[in-house]
Amino acid sequence: MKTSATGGNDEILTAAQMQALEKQAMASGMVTGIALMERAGEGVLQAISRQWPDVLAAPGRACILCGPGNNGGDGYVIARLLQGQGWAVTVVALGATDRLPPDAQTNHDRWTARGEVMPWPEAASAMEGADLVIDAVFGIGLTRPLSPAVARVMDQVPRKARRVSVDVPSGILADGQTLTRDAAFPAELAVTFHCRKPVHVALADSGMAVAIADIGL
Ligand SMILES: NC(=O)C1=CN([C@@H]2O[C@H](COP(=O)(O)OP(=O)(O)OC[C@H]3O[C@@H](n4cnc5c(N)ncnc54)[C@H](OP(=O)(O)O)[C@@H]3O)[C@@H](O)[C@H]2O)[C@H](O)CC1
Ligand SMILES: [K+]
Repeated sequence: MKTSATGGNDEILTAAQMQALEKQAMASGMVTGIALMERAGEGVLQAISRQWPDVLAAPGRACILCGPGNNGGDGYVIARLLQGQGWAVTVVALGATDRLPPDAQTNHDRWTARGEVMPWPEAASAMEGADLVIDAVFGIGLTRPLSPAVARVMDQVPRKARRVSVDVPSGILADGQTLTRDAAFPAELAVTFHCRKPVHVALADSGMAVAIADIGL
C-alpha cells in the first residue's frame, strides 16, 4: 500500500462518487468493507509516519475520537493498531456504540476486547496530555453542521498534540462547502482514501497537509 502527498492519483471525487466507487467494489466481490476499513486504518498510520517520521518511532499516548459511522470504524482500527505498537490508547465514542454500521461494529467490538471506550462528555479530559489525537468522528458521511457538544470538543483539542483527521476534518463537508470551519477539527494532516475530495483542494492553502492512502480501489 502506498501513501504519498498525491498518492500518485490526481483524481478528485465527490463524496457521492467515492461512496459509489466503494459500493461497486464491494458489490463486485473485489473487496469487502472490512478489508477496506483495515487498509484505511493502516494507511493512516503509514501517512503519519511519512509526515512525521519520529512520531510513531517511539510509542506515546494517543486519543482516538470515534463517530457513529464508518469513519469511526476506521478509528477503532487505528486504536487497535497503535495499541499493538505499544501506544497507550484512549478511545472516545460519539453516540451509541451498539448500532454502528456492520464493519464499524466489528472493529468497535475488536477494540473493546482490549480497551475502553469513553463517552463523549469525557473527550476533553481524554485528550489531555495526548501526543497524538486522531479525528475519526465524521468523514464523507457528514450531512449537517456539528452539534454544539461536538463543536465544543473541536475547540478543546490540545494544539500541542499531533492532530490527524481520518479522511475529512470533522465539521467540513467533503464536497468543499465549509459548514463551520471554525468548529471543524483542527487537523494538521488529513489522510484521505483513493483520491482527494473537493474539501482537500479547498483547504490546500490552509496549512493542512493532505495524504492519500491507496486502499486498493
Ligand atoms: N464504505 C466503506 O466500506 C469504507 C468507508 N470508509 C470510511 O467511512 C467513512 C464514511 O462512513 P459513513 O458511515 O458513510 O459516514 P461517516 O462515518 O462520515 O458519518 C456518518 C454518520 O454520521 C451521522 N452524521 C452525519 N452528520 C452528522 C452530524 N452533524 N451530527 C451527528 N451525526 C451526524 C450520520 O447519521 P445520519 O443521521 O446522517 O444518518 C451517520 O450515522 C469514510 O469517510 C471513511 O473514513 C473507509 O475508510 C473505507 C471503506
Ligand atoms: K474525520
